[in-house]
Amino acid sequence: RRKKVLYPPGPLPKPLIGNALDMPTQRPWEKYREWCQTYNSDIIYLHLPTHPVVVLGSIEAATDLLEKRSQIYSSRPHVEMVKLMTWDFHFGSMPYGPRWRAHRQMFHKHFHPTDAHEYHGLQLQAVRKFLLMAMRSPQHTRKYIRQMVTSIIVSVFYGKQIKSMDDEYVVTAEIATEGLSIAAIPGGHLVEIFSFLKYIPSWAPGGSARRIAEKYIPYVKDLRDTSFNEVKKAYDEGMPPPCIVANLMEEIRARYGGTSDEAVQEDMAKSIAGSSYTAGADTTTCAAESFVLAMALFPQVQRRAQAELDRVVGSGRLPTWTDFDNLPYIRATVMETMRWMPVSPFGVPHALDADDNYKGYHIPKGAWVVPNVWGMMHNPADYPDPEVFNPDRFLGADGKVNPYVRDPGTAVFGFGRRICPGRHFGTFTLTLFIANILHVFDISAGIDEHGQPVVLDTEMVGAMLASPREVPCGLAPRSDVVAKLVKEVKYEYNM
Ligand code: HEM
Repeated sequence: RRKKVLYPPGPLPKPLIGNALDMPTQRPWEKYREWCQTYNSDIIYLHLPTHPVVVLGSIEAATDLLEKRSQIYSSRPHVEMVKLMTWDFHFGSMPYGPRWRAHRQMFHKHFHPTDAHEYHGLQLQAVRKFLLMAMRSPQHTRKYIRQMVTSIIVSVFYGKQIKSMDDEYVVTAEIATEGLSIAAIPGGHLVEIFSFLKYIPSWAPGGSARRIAEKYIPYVKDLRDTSFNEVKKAYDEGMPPPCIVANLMEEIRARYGGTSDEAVQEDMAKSIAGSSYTAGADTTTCAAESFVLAMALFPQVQRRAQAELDRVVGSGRLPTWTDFDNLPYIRATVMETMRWMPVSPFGVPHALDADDNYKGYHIPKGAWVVPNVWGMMHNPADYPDPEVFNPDRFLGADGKVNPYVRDPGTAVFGFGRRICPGRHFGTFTLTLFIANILHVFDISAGIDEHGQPVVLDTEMVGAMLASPREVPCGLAPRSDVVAKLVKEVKYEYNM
């Protein structure tokens, strides 16, 4: 007799369509938490016509599966539209296996935390430039945050200086990224169910998948190729700007020059650099935006952080990374930012490579595994009053960061072999930004570019990446002395 398979609990599936209609489209992370409560389980199962989905509702479940069993939980769902759009070069979307591993190793080698100090100067310059622009036109704070983060990523990878968000590279990258988010809408395209639709030409009825893809393909290609080829050319002429792509070229020429592997390695280098914009710029931007929102909503936190900065840095200079060790409240504020509004509220789905069994439940091969990071970060057992932005929760009685309180970094950057390889870099950018903006400005809701008062709430918009609906823009210099410091900064990198 066949044993009955027991799946994890979850809403009752309907014939044929399973749980397709149960899938939440608004704030899915709240629904995921509700299901965990309703079924009293930290693992929830949903039947979809294309694939099962498993939602993990606790850090323990995520650690047990995505970390301890990472040999089978480290793949990515196959999304046909991502492939059709040629976005499958992005190693964040590659299935687990040798191709992904080779990309990840190359990325890691050139982006290792111990090498990251090479780029601290660029990060600092971009943050300082932000201060100056925000002082001149605070109503554009949101745009300037994005510009600051983007210019860091682009200068670190390609040695390129971007002057505004109208820069050609940025426009291309934004359109290509828009394509990726459209491609990745779960259940958004029939081609995911009827894969033969990918063969229907864009001009024919039923060819909408190709039509959408073809609109974005030139931008995706441009994002991956153009800047890379510019650095390669400069490298061959002996004048490359200092950047990751130049370092990659150096290594490839030294190790593989003239061999049959050279082209393969170059192609890989192109892909990892091309992955950096979507993976690094949007994420860090969202985190910086939610920090600014938190400051306007919790002014008492602002005052505490500023008191620490006044004591440690003083009004004679601007903060830099050498101050970090002496700024525990600022570091706790960075942690609280990541927890309060996690940038990827339900992580980036992993895919399961083999049938598995957990707590007596069967989890079939091919399931998409979704960690409800927001639910974990808003669990009152770990973080009492989770809706309150309170950096003190991370500090001990001695005022130092308390190692016994769970560091949000253990969840918000993902899990296991897929954990974010840019997490140290992203945290560093964020810490520099937070220390500098609080040293110079008092932050309040402000008046927008149309002269209207900004109305704030804690609504998060987006899905895989979420950011605040409104970002405050009331940035007022705290004193003439700090305002003068900002104006006097010398921009050695000519950004
Ligand atoms: C606040 C900033 C950031 C956050 C919150 C963040 C978050 C994440 C998350 C949740 C994942 C998925 C992990 C998983 O699948 O379990 C990820 C993957 C990734 N991140 Fe980040 N990230 C940030 C900054 C960066 C930066 C600055 C870079 C580099 C430029 C970067 C590069 C990547 C890459 C390449 C992947 C794909 C890794 C893979 O699939 O193997 N991230 N990130």
